[in-house]
Amino acid sequence: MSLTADLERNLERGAVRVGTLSVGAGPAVVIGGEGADARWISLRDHHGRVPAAQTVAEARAGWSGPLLVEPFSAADLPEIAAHADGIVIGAAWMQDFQLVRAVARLGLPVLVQRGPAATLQEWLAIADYCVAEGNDQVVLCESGSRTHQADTTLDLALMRAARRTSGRPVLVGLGEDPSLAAAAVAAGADGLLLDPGAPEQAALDAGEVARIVGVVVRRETPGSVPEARGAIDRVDAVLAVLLERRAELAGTIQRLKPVGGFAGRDMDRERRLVAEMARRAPTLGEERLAPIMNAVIEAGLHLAEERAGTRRD
Ligand SMILES: C=C(O[C@@H]1C=C(C(=O)O)C=C[C@H]1O)C(=O)O
Repeated sequence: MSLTADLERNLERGAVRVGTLSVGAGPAVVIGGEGADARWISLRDHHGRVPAAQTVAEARAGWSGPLLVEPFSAADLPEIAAHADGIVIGAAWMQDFQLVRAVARLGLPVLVQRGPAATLQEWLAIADYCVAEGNDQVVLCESGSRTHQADTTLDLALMRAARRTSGRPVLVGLGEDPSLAAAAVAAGADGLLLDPGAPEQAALDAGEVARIVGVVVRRETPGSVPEARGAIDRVDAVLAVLLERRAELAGTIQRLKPVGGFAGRDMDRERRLVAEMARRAPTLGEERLAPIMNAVIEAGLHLAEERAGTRRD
């Protein structure tokens, strides 16, 4: 079996469902606050001062989608089990094996953040503790190492190694800043974890980037019509971005050529670009690609002529 096929099998086995959200199969997901596919809250932020019941109930009342909660202590677990779809073992709690065991026994999916100094082996060992308690529903989250800088530094190579070694879905924690979303998904992340309080726009931006980059790097194997339509919609989103960019470039060429527009059409060049594209799209082949590209090229030429006309007026 080829390496890719082997990996894909592993990843299928490791896909984890958090409420209605599938993590590890299908598109890369965003977990955060407003604007994300799933939300999470941390009871640690309140250091146990605000009753867990109140905080969890408020979060549940405000959001009917998938909800994950990070406990402050084992005392919070019954409340979390009653209302949440998943549990977060925060980076600071990763070494608290008693808490990890108690969390795993609830049977809900567990998201294990890597502690800032934890090695790959120590991180993956937490997943093994969960399995030992009968819970295989584990998602890993790379949350960065403490470095010489004041902040943490994400280790995308370690994330990738964790995904390959464990066959489990792996997220990348981005805090409030979505600017590494593309890099994370390109490196193989199955999703992005944003801070619960991150601005809605950050979650929307991360989601858009995850969808676009994901189309190229994630092979989807949808098993139902809605899933397959979702996957096609994501491909179409990328096609739209590329068509828009192509139209701009084709317009630039029309302005630079001595004779632009339909009058300066170069059929040899068009045949060559179709032949070149067929190398990357062998299933479609030159014959099927030719009419597609003809339509694309003519749309670009029409647009360029329209714009040239506007400029002359
Ligand atoms: C862009 C050009 O002008 C026309 C449009 C083309 C295109 O959109 O790819 C290709 C060849 C020409 O018919 C060009 O000459 O390269």
